[in-house]
Amino acid sequence: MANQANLYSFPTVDALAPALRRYVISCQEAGLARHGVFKVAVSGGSLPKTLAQALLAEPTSPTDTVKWDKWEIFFADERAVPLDDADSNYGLLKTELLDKLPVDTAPPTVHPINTEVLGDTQELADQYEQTLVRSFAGRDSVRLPIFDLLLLGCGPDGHTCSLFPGHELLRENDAWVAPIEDSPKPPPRRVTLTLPVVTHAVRVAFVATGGGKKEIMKEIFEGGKGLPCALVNERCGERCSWFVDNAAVEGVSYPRRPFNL
Ligand SMILES: O=C(O)[C@H](O)[C@@H](O)[C@H](O)[C@H](O)COP(=O)(O)O
Repeated sequence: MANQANLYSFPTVDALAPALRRYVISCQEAGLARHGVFKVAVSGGSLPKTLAQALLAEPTSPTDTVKWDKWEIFFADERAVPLDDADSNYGLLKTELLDKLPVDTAPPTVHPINTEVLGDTQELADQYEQTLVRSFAGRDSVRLPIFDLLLLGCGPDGHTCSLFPGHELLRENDAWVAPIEDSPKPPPRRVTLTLPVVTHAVRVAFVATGGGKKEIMKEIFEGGKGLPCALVNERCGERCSWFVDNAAVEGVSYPRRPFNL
């Protein structure tokens, strides 16, 4: 079990949410200690809803505080659509979470894609990469950006971000953000963080819930087979943590860790 991904399993999403909250807050505190801000990237899918359940809950102690004004939020992947489109990951995060912050909350800094260049996914990716370059102090000084935390989902085919099984994008070693025009999950035109950026983060957390995930979870944790989620596990080791409900890992033999943060 040394240097392997942590698998934390909970009976229900309601039981998972407080643990996810503790984990995110501990990553927040580590980020603040390191550089005074918390740089986090999030996926779309079901993640924003679970995240909202975790982060909008009432604090249970003085240290149980989400310091929203210190958060810099990026998108681990985004669809090439307007921000108010039903397919927008930004739009999803906004409706599920950002719009629900209490009115007196000092807001986080959020970095959406530049929708003026939606017609050109390469330009869209390049401009989003420049957003990272500005935030992470320049490409000349850092080989790869180091996010404090990536919060990711896992698709039923083992994809994460918009990195799909067998896709040539898995071999991208230079760009920080890459375009994709043929995403098997609609919509087809997207931008995504690349695998080196994902696996360079201080911490990576996956949230996967529901019985629909159990077949792919078996493949990821028992075989791997080069699936994007398995590649993240292999490259991140114990920096990677999975927050799942029991239904998602039914029949998966990989050992669960007790969650005791
Ligand atoms: O934009 C996207 O499509 C998402 O970022 C994608 O990577 C998502 O996280 C997974 O497909 C899991 O989705 P679910 O949580 O809905 O299964």
